[in-house]
Amino acid sequence: MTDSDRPILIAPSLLSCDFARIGEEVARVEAGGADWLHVDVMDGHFVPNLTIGPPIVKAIHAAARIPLDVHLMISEPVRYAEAFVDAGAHVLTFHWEVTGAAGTGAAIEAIRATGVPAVGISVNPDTPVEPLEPFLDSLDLILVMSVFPGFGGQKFIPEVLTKVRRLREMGFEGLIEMDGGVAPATIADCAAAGTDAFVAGSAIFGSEDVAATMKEMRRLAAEGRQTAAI
Ligand SMILES: O=C(CO)[C@H](O)[C@H](O)COP(=O)(O)O
Repeated sequence: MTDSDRPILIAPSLLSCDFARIGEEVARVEAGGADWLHVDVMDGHFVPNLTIGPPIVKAIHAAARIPLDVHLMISEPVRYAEAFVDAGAHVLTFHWEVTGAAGTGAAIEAIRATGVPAVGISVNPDTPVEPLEPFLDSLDLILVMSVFPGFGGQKFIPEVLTKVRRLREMGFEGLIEMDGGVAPATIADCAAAGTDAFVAGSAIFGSEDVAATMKEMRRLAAEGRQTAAI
């Protein structure tokens, strides 16, 4: 895939939405041009925060028209994968820090066996990407965390951009997603490094006009990618 063929996918993180009005929030970002809805699942064990489980994902899916990008920040991703796929996950991403070199192949296989359209793996900001090399051909997506997972509204860690470039050098052809502190001020650098999917919670839901913010982020991502190609 050449740079110009690569998608720019804007994925608002529902972690920052008004949970009391989640259906309206979904409709608001869909109408504003979102490509995916990013859903953060936290278990209070892998990360020090608790969020939502399959019943809420099912409710979001019923309200949504665009794909659900479900990020499992949980210690037992394989155990719960099928429940999240049945609830409507389109992309299901688990953490390398949970499975490691010994368990990642089996986890990918088990999650793929649920029939989910896309399987992803995520790496924390301080986790290198080189150990992912044996698994690159069996992954649809790699989510590079640009904050330590657990909470929205944190500051983007620019050092992770080298890992996006490294994954492309290693020949990864799938989607690369960035999550954490992605905003108009940081998205161009993410795109220039080789990112395709951009998760943003506070930057989108905290803005006055979600449609205008997503449009501007898409423009800045395209500009960043073009600048990098020159
Ligand atoms: O995975 C997450 C936190 O673990 C969130 O998706 C992420 O932090 C998005 O929030 P923000 O854009 O406000 O940083």
